[in-house]
Amino acid sequence: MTEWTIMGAGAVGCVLAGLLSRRGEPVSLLLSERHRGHLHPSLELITLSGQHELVHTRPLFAEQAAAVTTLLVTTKAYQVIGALSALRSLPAATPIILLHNGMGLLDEVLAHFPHNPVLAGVSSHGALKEGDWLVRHTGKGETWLGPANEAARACAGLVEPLARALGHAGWSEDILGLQHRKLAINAVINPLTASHDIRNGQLLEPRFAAVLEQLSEEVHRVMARLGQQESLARFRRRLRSVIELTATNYSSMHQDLHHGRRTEIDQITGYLLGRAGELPVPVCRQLYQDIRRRQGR
Ligand SMILES: NC(=O)C1=CN([C@@H]2O[C@H](COP(=O)(O)OP(=O)(O)OC[C@H]3O[C@@H](n4cnc5c(N)ncnc54)[C@H](OP(=O)(O)O)[C@@H]3O)[C@@H](O)[C@H]2O)C=CC1
Ligand SMILES: CC(C)(CO)C(=O)C(=O)O
Repeated sequence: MTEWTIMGAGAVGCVLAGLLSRRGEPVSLLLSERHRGHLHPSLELITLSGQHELVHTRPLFAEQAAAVTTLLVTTKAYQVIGALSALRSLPAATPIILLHNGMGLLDEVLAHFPHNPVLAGVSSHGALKEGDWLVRHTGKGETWLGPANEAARACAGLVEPLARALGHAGWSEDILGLQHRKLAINAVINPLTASHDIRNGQLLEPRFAAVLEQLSEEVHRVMARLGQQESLARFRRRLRSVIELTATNYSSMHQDLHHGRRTEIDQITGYLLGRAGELPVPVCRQLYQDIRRRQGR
């Protein structure tokens, strides 16, 4: 049985730690520098049914990377490279699973760890940090993993314990396609809700109909250029369904902007802009500039 080391003890990381741990999977948390010298308490998970459960995990720091057998990376996208670079003694056989939103980091990760199995993932679970070591699982979702290099093809078996713990996990040979599908949704909902200071569901109000139509068309165009075959009509139906299902939520970008934090705009809209080529994407560009100007450092 492998120990899951979760690097990124925030909302998603702690919820995953809780879900894995309550299924008997060994879990350690690879902590950021600010935790050094502090007592490591148990974390408290509030489950979907509202139960409070104490979760015991082993704390680790970067210099203990030699002990890591399976690494789940759940930092924000812009923290991934810095966090991984500190793991100088990570064994070459240790699979690295990247679960952040947004894209564009993979080449750098693969160059840093040319021998490790590197897996990319997408997850639609919802997680909220309610306090120090207190996290709430806010929504059950799907989790897909897939190979980002050849070595990762031998790691498909990791989805089994994940599926038992999370309720669903699957292996996809087209993980890049799944990441693109998720990124397309995030590239519409996140910057628009953050820029206009609204909940996801408010995007369906008539005042946003025109911008939603134009932005979804721009995003769809870039996705088609990247090989996505979904029609514009289907993409809009999928988008609408995510907006309806998450109507009362504030998007992650809204929350980051609201709290003066840095956002993942570079890895979401920035990724699209970098791949748009000559395609016209004026609304994407305008939102990108707006969020970049207003976000924290
Ligand atoms: N929240 C959600 O519902 C979902 C989020 N996601 C995606 O998952 C990713 C994580 O999101 P979320 O959990 O909300 O983010 P959080 O900011 O809550 O968590 C990120 C964690 O990473 C830690 N971290 C940063 N740098 C390092 C480092 N060098 N070493 C170790 N730990 C480090 C941070 O530590 P510190 O506290 O010290 O800063 C923080 O605890 C994002 O890409 C997000 O978009 C995906 C699906 C759902
Ligand atoms: C799907 C969506 C937009 C839900 O809020 C999300 O993934 C996010 O907020 O980052």
